[in-house]
Amino acid sequence: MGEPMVEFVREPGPGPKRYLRGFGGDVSNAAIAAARQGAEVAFFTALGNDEFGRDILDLWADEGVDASAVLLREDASTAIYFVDPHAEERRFTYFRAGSAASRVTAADVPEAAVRAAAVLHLSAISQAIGTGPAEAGFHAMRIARAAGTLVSYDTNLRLKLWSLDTARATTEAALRLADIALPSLDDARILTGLDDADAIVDAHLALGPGIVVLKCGADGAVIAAGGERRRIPAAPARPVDSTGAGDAFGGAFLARFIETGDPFAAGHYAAAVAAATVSGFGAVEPIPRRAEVEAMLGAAPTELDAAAPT
Ligand SMILES: O=C(O)C(=O)C[C@H](O)[C@H](O)CO
Repeated sequence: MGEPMVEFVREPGPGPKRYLRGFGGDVSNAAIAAARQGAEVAFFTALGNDEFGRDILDLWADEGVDASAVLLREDASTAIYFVDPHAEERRFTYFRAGSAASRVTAADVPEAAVRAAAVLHLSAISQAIGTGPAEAGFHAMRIARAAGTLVSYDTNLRLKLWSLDTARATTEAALRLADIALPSLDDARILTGLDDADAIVDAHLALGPGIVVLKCGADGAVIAAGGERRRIPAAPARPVDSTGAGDAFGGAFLARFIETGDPFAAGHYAAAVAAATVSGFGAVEPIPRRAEVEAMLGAAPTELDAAAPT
């Protein structure tokens, strides 16, 4: 659950700024990444009943993401954002204040769908967009826990959406309800004030999640689960745009983890998905499908499952 958006990503090159139109929104990126690996995925949010909202519904229909619980509002719009991956520091410009998704409340949460799911996935961005969505997130997480649905939480930090203090407080409270934490190293350094990857993993484990997947970009990932900790190398990439790579890692990780029960093999698989995602422009377009990932890894899924720790 969270906010999908229509994306405008700046094309490379000098002269007037030109943008490629695509799709984004961290949890929608993750949902599509999971669906492209063969998982059964449903999404909950509210969209404006406008052209962008209908385009997002069409995207999900094409990707096999079930949108039957999505609310359509006449009184609010679907959000959009612009991103410049060529700037020294990647910049997002959002047009999302007051969006349909930001008006979701706890009363809107599709409780039966949450109870029926194997995993509920949401993020700090899902909660940063408004107080209603923040409460809706906590409500959904509590319902999930009571029903035995695993809670997965990406601590994606966007300081354009809220203050660091609020982000810290909400993220920490959410991690106390999570089974799987999916922080990125850059965000976690800001949120925790810690520098070292192992110390960051320890800090997340201390809050309660039994599985911590620390996404370290070009340095791969550190995964802690069941008393074990392994470093997962990054897969080879030709990076041009990192937008959505961490989300794609998360979605692919969840899909493979649900399927195999092995968090470390799921991490190796997700690293390949993230490498392909950074090698193309836009958050969604370059996310690879399962056959492409298996070809990249040069291994049948069963061999992949037995991948040795590194
Ligand atoms: O920044 C956000 O809120 C988004 O969800 C837009 C992008 O798709 C996302 O940041 C990529 O991780």
